[in-house]
Amino acid sequence: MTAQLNPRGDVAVLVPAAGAGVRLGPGAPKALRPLAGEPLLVHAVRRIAAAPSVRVIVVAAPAADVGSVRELLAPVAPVTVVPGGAERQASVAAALAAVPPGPEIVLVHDAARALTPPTLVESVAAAVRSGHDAVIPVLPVVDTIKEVDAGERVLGTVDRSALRAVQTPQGFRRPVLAAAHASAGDPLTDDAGLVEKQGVPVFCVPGSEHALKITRPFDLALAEHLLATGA
Ligand SMILES: Nc1ccn([C@@H]2O[C@H](COP(=O)(O)OP(=O)(O)OP(=O)(O)O)[C@@H](O)[C@H]2O)c(=O)n1
Ligand SMILES: C[C@](O)(CO)[C@H](O)COP(=O)(O)O
Repeated sequence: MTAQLNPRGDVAVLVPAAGAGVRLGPGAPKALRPLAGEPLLVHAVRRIAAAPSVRVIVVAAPAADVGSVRELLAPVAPVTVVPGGAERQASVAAALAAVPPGPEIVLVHDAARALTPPTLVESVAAAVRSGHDAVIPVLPVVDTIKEVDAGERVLGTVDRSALRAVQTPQGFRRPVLAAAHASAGDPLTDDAGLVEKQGVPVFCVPGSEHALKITRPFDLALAEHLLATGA
C-alpha cells in the first residue's frame, strides 16, 4: 500500500531525483549531495510534506539508490520511491505510474529545487484547483537577452517583457498530465512542454526566488548561505 500524508489532501507530488548532477561537478547523484549537512532530497521532501494539501509523494531515485533513499526518507515523510530513468521525463513518467487512485491534482517538483517553500506548493495546487488544467510558477527575466549564431555573434536583442523563467512545482489536473506523458515523444525539459504539445493552455503564477534550481556550484553555495542566514 502507498504511504500517504494528509488523507484528505487532493495532491500528489512527483519528485524527479534521479539526475547525476553533471553541472555540479563530480560526486554522488545530485539529489543525494549535502546541503547544510543533509541531502538536497531531504530538504525538498521536508518542504513538500509541510504543504497541507499534499496526500502522496513519489520520488524517482537513481536506480542503484532506491533502497538507501527509502531509508533516508523514512524519518522525513511517508514517501514512495521508484527507480528513475535516463532522462528527467522518464523519471517523471515512472513516478506518475506509481500514484495510487485518489489525488486529482499532480505536481511535478525537482529535488534540485530543495529550498522551495511549502507556500509555493500550495499556490500552484490552488491555481489548478481553481480550474486551470496546467499551472507553472515563473519569475520575470531580469537580464537583457540576446540571440546568437553558432559563432556567438549576436543576431539581435529579444524582447524580454514577454519572457518568463520557469520553475517547479508544475501543477496539472491528473488526466491532463497522464495524457501528455502517454503521448510524449522526444524528451523535453519540463512537463508543461508536454502539455503544451497537446494544445492544453498553461497558466503562470508567481514563482519564488527560494525555488532556485541548484544546478552549478554557485547555486549550492547560495543555498548554503540562504539556510545559514535564514534569508
Ligand atoms: N534522468 C534524470 C535526470 C534528472 N532528474 C531530476 O530532474 C531534476 C531537474 O534536473 P537537473 O537539475 O537538470 O538535474 P541533473 O540532470 O542531475 O543535472 P545535470 O544535467 O547537471 O546532470 C533533478 O531533481 C534531477 O534529479 C531525474 O529525475 N532523472
Ligand atoms: C523543469 C525545470 O526545472 C523547469 O525550469 C527545468 O526545465 C529542468 O531543466 P534541466 O535542463 O533538466 O535542468
